[in-house]
Amino acid sequence: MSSPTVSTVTISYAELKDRSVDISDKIELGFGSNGLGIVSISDVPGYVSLRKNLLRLTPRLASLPEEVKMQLEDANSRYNIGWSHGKEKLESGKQDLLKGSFYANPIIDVPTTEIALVQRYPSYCGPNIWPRDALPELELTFKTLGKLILDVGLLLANHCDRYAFETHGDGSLERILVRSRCHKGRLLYYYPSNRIGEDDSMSSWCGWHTDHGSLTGLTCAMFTKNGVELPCPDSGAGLYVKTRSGQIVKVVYGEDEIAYQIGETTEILSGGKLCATPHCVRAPRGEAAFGVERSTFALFMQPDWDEKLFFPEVVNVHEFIRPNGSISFGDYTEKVLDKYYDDPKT
Ligand SMILES: O=C(O)CCC(=O)C(=O)O
Ligand SMILES: [Fe+2]
Repeated sequence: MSSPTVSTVTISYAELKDRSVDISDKIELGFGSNGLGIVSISDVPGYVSLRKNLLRLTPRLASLPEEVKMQLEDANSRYNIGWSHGKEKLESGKQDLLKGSFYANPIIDVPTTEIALVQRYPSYCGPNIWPRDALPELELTFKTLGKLILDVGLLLANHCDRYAFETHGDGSLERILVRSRCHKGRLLYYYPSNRIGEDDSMSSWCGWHTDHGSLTGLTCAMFTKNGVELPCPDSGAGLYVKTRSGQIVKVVYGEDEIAYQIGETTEILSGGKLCATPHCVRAPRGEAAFGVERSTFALFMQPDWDEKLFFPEVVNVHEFIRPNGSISFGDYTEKVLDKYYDDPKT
């Protein structure tokens, strides 16, 4: 049975940036109990060309010689800085082999110089690794788009606060995100899935999961073949989400829009009022899909490693992590990474 295709609730940038306008009805429609858990923002100045500039670099990055990509790897951060391919196991132990990623903090190159912190929270505290010789344009393009998606996401966080966090005082999502040093950009490259009929599942490109940060900003993906842009040959390919009522739907939004979905720490901080959005990515199928690649960019907006998370009574995400009192976001992340990667830290 095929899943329905649904468009995101769209909020214009002009509406979003005016703090005096109450857009709680749209937040409710998109993020509330009957929503998809994803909304998109249209008409963000400068966004369209920045998206194209960055996504066009992705196939080039993925096709760099293996030894160059190896120099961009950081095993110490469990491949959460620099290049990562085939390391992550999102869905019940299944490795995502068709997905290559490049991770960096677009705001701060060196979050700290304290060695103890780098050892404790290597995925956030280690320095960025840029391909300054092999692909020098990447750094500025990645940082500029990451910063723009963060700025727009902070405006959205302010409206989420009005809707769900009013009583939390200094625990407001916007303020937590403003003071964080942990935001992480991820440039994603999906390798062509040329094994016709082999993996027909919905999560053939990226396994089902929820993001563990607060809000994830997402560009609309770009499809290419041998690096040349083309329309996606299979309307069933792309991002799927599971709604709070348990329905699985394919989600679409415009190339000129930035989508934002809810991560686990927003669910925790909002006491369950805003739920993390389970999602996966399906590869195109059929002969026309041969050689088709997908590139996209995600910005994980997340609390600082030091930020304390207090779990509410009821929470759907990672029951095994529930602390007795509170847990720092940095420790929470390490526990999540223990689940998704081999070689847990001891
Ligand atoms: O490729 C996408 O559209 C989503 C990627 C994703 O879910 C992630 O990186 O966490
Ligand atoms: Fe995700």
